[in-house]
Amino acid sequence: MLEIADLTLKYGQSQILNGISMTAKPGQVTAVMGTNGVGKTSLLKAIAGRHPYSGGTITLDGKPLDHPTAFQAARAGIAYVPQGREVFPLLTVTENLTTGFACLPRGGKVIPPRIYELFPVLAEMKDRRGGDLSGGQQQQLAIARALITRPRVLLLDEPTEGIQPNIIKQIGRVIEALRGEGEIAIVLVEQYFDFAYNLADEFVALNRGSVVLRDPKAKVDRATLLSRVSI
Ligand SMILES: Nc1ncnc2c1ncn2[C@@H]1O[C@H](COP(=O)(O)OP(=O)(O)OP(=O)(O)O)[C@@H](O)[C@H]1O
Repeated sequence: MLEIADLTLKYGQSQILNGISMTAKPGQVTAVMGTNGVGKTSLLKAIAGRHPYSGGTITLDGKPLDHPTAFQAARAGIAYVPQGREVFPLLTVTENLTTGFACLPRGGKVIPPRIYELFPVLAEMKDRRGGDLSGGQQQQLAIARALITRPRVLLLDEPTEGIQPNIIKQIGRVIEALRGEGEIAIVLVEQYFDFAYNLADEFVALNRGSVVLRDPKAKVDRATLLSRVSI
Protein backbone atom coordinates (compact mmCIF):
# COMPACT_ATOMS: atom_id res chain seq x y z
CA MET A 1 0.00 0.00 0.00
CA LEU A 2 1.12 3.53 -0.81
CA GLU A 3 0.66 6.01 2.02
CA ILE A 4 1.15 9.74 1.59
CA ALA A 5 1.06 11.92 4.70
CA ASP A 6 1.13 15.73 4.88
CA LEU A 7 3.01 16.07 1.61
CA THR A 8 4.06 19.61 0.72
CA LEU A 9 5.78 20.78 -2.46
CA LYS A 10 7.03 24.14 -3.72
CA TYR A 11 8.21 25.57 -6.99
CA GLY A 12 10.57 28.32 -5.81
CA GLN A 13 8.55 30.41 -3.37
CA SER A 14 5.17 29.10 -4.59
CA GLN A 15 3.60 26.52 -2.32
CA ILE A 16 1.77 24.08 -4.63
CA LEU A 17 0.86 21.15 -2.36
CA ASN A 18 -0.33 22.06 1.13
CA GLY A 19 -0.17 18.83 3.09
CA ILE A 20 -1.69 16.06 1.00
CA SER A 21 -2.63 12.83 2.77
CA MET A 22 -3.98 9.83 0.89
CA THR A 23 -3.54 6.10 0.43
CA ALA A 24 -3.63 3.79 -2.59
CA LYS A 25 -4.27 0.10 -2.04
CA PRO A 26 -3.28 -2.86 -4.23
CA GLY A 27 -6.11 -4.03 -6.47
CA GLN A 28 -7.79 -0.64 -6.30
CA VAL A 29 -7.95 2.44 -8.50
CA THR A 30 -7.54 5.70 -6.60
CA ALA A 31 -8.62 8.62 -8.77
CA VAL A 32 -7.01 11.99 -8.08
CA MET A 33 -9.26 14.65 -9.54
CA GLY A 34 -9.53 18.41 -9.81
CA THR A 35 -9.41 21.21 -12.36
CA ASN A 36 -6.31 22.47 -14.18
CA GLY A 37 -3.48 23.61 -11.97
CA VAL A 38 -4.66 22.21 -8.61
CA GLY A 39 -1.46 20.16 -8.25
CA LYS A 40 -2.32 16.67 -9.56
CA THR A 41 0.78 16.30 -11.75
CA SER A 42 2.98 17.80 -9.02
CA LEU A 43 1.69 15.16 -6.60
CA LEU A 44 2.55 12.33 -9.00
CA LYS A 45 5.97 13.86 -9.71
CA ALA A 46 6.74 13.99 -6.00
CA ILE A 47 5.73 10.32 -5.54
CA ALA A 48 7.76 9.29 -8.60
CA GLY A 49 10.88 11.16 -7.48
CA ARG A 50 10.62 13.57 -10.41
CA HIS A 51 10.39 16.66 -8.23
CA PRO A 52 11.55 17.09 -4.64
CA TYR A 53 8.89 17.53 -1.99
CA SER A 54 9.50 19.87 0.89
CA GLY A 55 7.69 18.06 3.71
CA GLY A 56 5.67 15.01 4.65
CA THR A 57 6.23 11.32 4.07
CA ILE A 58 5.77 8.72 1.35
CA THR A 59 5.59 5.10 2.53
CA LEU A 60 5.35 2.01 0.34
CA ASP A 61 4.36 -1.31 1.93
CA GLY A 62 5.40 0.04 5.32
CA LYS A 63 8.83 1.27 4.18
CA PRO A 64 9.46 5.01 4.03
CA LEU A 65 10.77 6.38 0.74
CA ASP A 66 12.99 9.19 1.88
CA HIS A 67 13.01 11.83 -0.88
CA PRO A 68 13.77 9.25 -3.57
CA THR A 69 15.34 10.01 -6.93
CA ALA A 70 13.33 8.83 -9.95
CA PHE A 71 15.57 5.76 -10.15
CA GLN A 72 15.13 4.94 -6.45
CA ALA A 73 11.34 5.35 -6.71
CA ALA A 74 11.23 3.06 -9.76
CA ARG A 75 13.44 0.52 -8.04
CA ALA A 76 11.18 0.61 -4.97
CA GLY A 77 8.20 -0.30 -7.17
CA ILE A 78 6.70 3.00 -8.28
CA ALA A 79 6.01 3.28 -12.01
CA TYR A 80 5.06 6.61 -13.54
CA VAL A 81 3.30 7.18 -16.85
CA PRO A 82 3.69 10.93 -17.40
CA GLN A 83 1.25 13.27 -19.04
CA GLY A 84 2.37 13.49 -22.66
CA ARG A 85 3.73 9.91 -22.48
CA GLU A 86 7.46 10.63 -23.06
CA VAL A 87 7.86 7.86 -25.61
CA PHE A 88 11.30 7.97 -27.28
CA PRO A 89 10.40 8.81 -30.89
CA LEU A 90 13.50 7.37 -32.56
CA LEU A 91 13.59 4.12 -30.59
CA THR A 92 11.52 1.14 -31.69
CA VAL A 93 8.61 -0.13 -29.63
CA THR A 94 10.79 -2.95 -28.25
CA GLU A 95 13.61 -0.54 -27.44
CA ASN A 96 11.17 1.79 -25.69
CA LEU A 97 9.94 -1.15 -23.61
CA THR A 98 13.44 -2.25 -22.68
CA THR A 99 14.29 1.20 -21.28
CA GLY A 100 12.07 0.02 -18.40
CA PHE A 101 14.72 -2.63 -17.62
CA ALA A 102 17.06 -0.03 -16.11
CA CYS A 103 15.67 -0.42 -12.61
CA LEU A 104 15.32 -4.24 -12.67
CA PRO A 105 17.82 -6.76 -11.28
CA ARG A 106 19.96 -8.59 -13.86
CA GLY A 107 17.90 -11.77 -14.08
CA GLY A 108 14.61 -9.89 -14.51
CA LYS A 109 15.27 -8.09 -17.78
CA VAL A 110 12.67 -9.75 -19.98
CA ILE A 111 9.45 -8.48 -21.55
CA PRO A 112 6.74 -10.66 -19.94
CA PRO A 113 4.30 -12.17 -22.51
CA ARG A 114 1.52 -10.63 -20.40
CA ILE A 115 2.52 -7.21 -21.77
CA TYR A 116 1.57 -8.29 -25.29
CA GLU A 117 -1.64 -9.92 -24.04
CA LEU A 118 -2.65 -6.59 -22.54
CA PHE A 119 -1.48 -4.58 -25.55
CA PRO A 120 -1.61 -6.79 -28.69
CA VAL A 121 -0.90 -3.77 -30.90
CA LEU A 122 2.60 -3.50 -29.42
CA ALA A 123 3.44 -7.03 -30.61
CA GLU A 124 2.27 -6.10 -34.11
CA MET A 125 4.33 -2.92 -34.08
CA LYS A 126 7.39 -4.00 -32.14
CA ASP A 127 9.89 -2.88 -34.80
CA ARG A 128 8.19 0.46 -35.53
CA ARG A 129 9.63 3.66 -34.15
CA GLY A 130 7.84 5.17 -31.18
CA GLY A 131 7.40 8.45 -33.04
CA ASP A 132 5.50 6.70 -35.85
CA LEU A 133 2.79 5.39 -33.49
CA SER A 134 -0.55 7.15 -33.04
CA GLY A 135 -1.18 9.01 -29.79
CA GLY A 136 -3.29 6.13 -28.49
CA GLN A 137 -0.63 3.56 -29.39
CA GLN A 138 2.02 5.71 -27.70
CA GLN A 139 -0.12 5.84 -24.57
CA GLN A 140 -0.38 2.06 -24.58
CA LEU A 141 3.39 1.83 -25.06
CA ALA A 142 3.99 4.21 -22.14
CA ILE A 143 1.75 2.13 -19.85
CA ALA A 144 3.39 -1.11 -21.04
CA ARG A 145 6.87 0.34 -20.41
CA ALA A 146 5.82 1.22 -16.88
CA LEU A 147 4.51 -2.32 -16.30
CA ILE A 148 7.84 -3.82 -17.44
CA THR A 149 9.25 -2.71 -14.08
CA ARG A 150 6.72 -4.99 -12.28
CA PRO A 151 5.54 -2.13 -10.09
CA ARG A 152 3.65 -2.13 -6.80
CA VAL A 153 2.21 1.27 -7.68
CA LEU A 154 1.21 2.55 -11.12
CA LEU A 155 0.84 6.34 -11.46
CA LEU A 156 -1.13 7.35 -14.55
CA ASP A 157 -1.26 11.04 -15.49
CA GLU A 158 -4.23 11.79 -17.76
CA PRO A 159 -4.03 8.61 -19.84
CA THR A 160 -7.07 9.60 -21.95
CA GLU A 161 -5.78 13.03 -22.95
CA GLY A 162 -6.00 13.52 -26.71
CA ILE A 163 -6.93 9.88 -27.34
CA GLN A 164 -9.72 8.53 -29.51
CA PRO A 165 -12.69 6.78 -27.85
CA ASN A 166 -11.94 3.19 -28.91
CA ILE A 167 -8.41 3.37 -27.47
CA ILE A 168 -9.77 5.01 -24.30
CA LYS A 169 -12.01 1.94 -23.91
CA GLN A 170 -9.03 -0.38 -24.37
CA ILE A 171 -7.01 1.54 -21.78
CA GLY A 172 -9.98 1.31 -19.41
CA ARG A 173 -10.08 -2.47 -19.91
CA VAL A 174 -6.35 -2.74 -19.17
CA ILE A 175 -6.78 -0.75 -15.95
CA GLU A 176 -9.67 -3.04 -14.96
CA ALA A 177 -7.59 -6.13 -15.73
CA LEU A 178 -4.70 -4.84 -13.61
CA ARG A 179 -7.07 -4.03 -10.79
CA GLY A 180 -8.55 -7.53 -11.02
CA GLU A 181 -5.10 -9.08 -10.58
CA GLY A 182 -5.00 -7.39 -7.17
CA GLU A 183 -1.25 -6.74 -7.08
CA ILE A 184 -0.86 -3.12 -8.13
CA ALA A 185 -2.15 0.06 -6.51
CA ILE A 186 -3.27 2.30 -9.39
CA VAL A 187 -3.31 6.07 -8.94
CA LEU A 188 -5.23 7.66 -11.79
CA VAL A 189 -5.02 11.41 -12.40
CA GLU A 190 -7.81 12.18 -14.82
CA GLN A 191 -9.95 15.09 -15.97
CA TYR A 192 -12.27 12.91 -18.06
CA PHE A 193 -14.81 12.63 -15.27
CA ASP A 194 -16.83 9.61 -16.43
CA PHE A 195 -13.71 7.58 -17.22
CA ALA A 196 -12.35 8.17 -13.72
CA TYR A 197 -15.73 7.80 -12.04
CA ASN A 198 -16.43 4.44 -13.66
CA LEU A 199 -13.01 2.97 -12.88
CA ALA A 200 -12.23 4.30 -9.42
CA ASP A 201 -12.67 2.61 -6.06
CA GLU A 202 -11.49 5.67 -4.10
CA PHE A 203 -11.58 9.36 -4.90
CA VAL A 204 -9.25 12.14 -3.86
CA ALA A 205 -10.34 15.60 -5.02
CA LEU A 206 -7.83 18.43 -4.89
CA ASN A 207 -8.36 22.15 -4.92
CA ARG A 208 -5.43 24.59 -4.82
CA GLY A 209 -3.06 21.98 -3.49
CA SER A 210 -5.31 20.69 -0.71
CA VAL A 211 -7.54 17.63 -0.40
CA VAL A 212 -11.21 18.67 -0.43
CA LEU A 213 -12.69 15.15 -0.62
CA ARG A 214 -11.24 11.72 0.09
CA ASP A 215 -13.79 8.92 0.05
CA PRO A 216 -14.46 5.41 -1.22
CA LYS A 217 -16.94 5.18 -4.08
CA ALA A 218 -19.67 3.79 -1.83
CA LYS A 219 -19.56 6.94 0.31
CA VAL A 220 -19.69 9.63 -2.34
CA ASP A 221 -22.43 10.30 -4.86
CA ARG A 222 -21.65 11.38 -8.39
CA ALA A 223 -23.13 14.87 -8.06
CA THR A 224 -21.14 15.69 -4.91
CA LEU A 225 -17.93 14.49 -6.50
CA LEU A 226 -18.61 16.43 -9.69
CA SER A 227 -19.19 19.60 -7.68
CA ARG A 228 -15.92 19.14 -5.75
CA VAL A 229 -13.78 18.58 -8.82
CA SER A 230 -15.28 21.47 -10.81
CA ILE A 231 -14.59 24.22 -8.25
N1 LIG B 1 7.98 23.51 -13.04
C1 LIG B 1 7.13 24.41 -12.52
N2 LIG B 1 7.56 25.61 -12.08
C2 LIG B 1 6.70 26.50 -11.53
N3 LIG B 1 5.38 26.30 -11.39
C3 LIG B 1 4.88 25.13 -11.83
C4 LIG B 1 5.73 24.13 -12.41
N4 LIG B 1 4.96 23.07 -12.76
C5 LIG B 1 3.69 23.39 -12.39
N5 LIG B 1 3.65 24.62 -11.84
C6 LIG B 1 2.47 25.28 -11.29
O1 LIG B 1 2.02 24.49 -10.20
C7 LIG B 1 0.59 24.44 -10.17
C8 LIG B 1 0.14 23.00 -10.19
O2 LIG B 1 0.49 22.42 -11.45
P1 LIG B 1 0.21 20.90 -11.79
O3 LIG B 1 0.72 20.64 -13.17
O4 LIG B 1 0.68 20.05 -10.70
O5 LIG B 1 -1.38 20.89 -11.79
P2 LIG B 1 -2.41 19.88 -12.42
O6 LIG B 1 -3.52 19.77 -11.46
O7 LIG B 1 -1.72 18.63 -12.81
O8 LIG B 1 -2.88 20.65 -13.70
P3 LIG B 1 -3.12 20.14 -15.21
O9 LIG B 1 -4.40 19.37 -15.15
O10 LIG B 1 -3.24 21.42 -15.97
O11 LIG B 1 -1.94 19.31 -15.59
C9 LIG B 1 0.11 25.28 -11.34
O12 LIG B 1 -0.19 26.55 -10.87
C10 LIG B 1 1.31 25.31 -12.27
O13 LIG B 1 1.31 26.49 -13.03
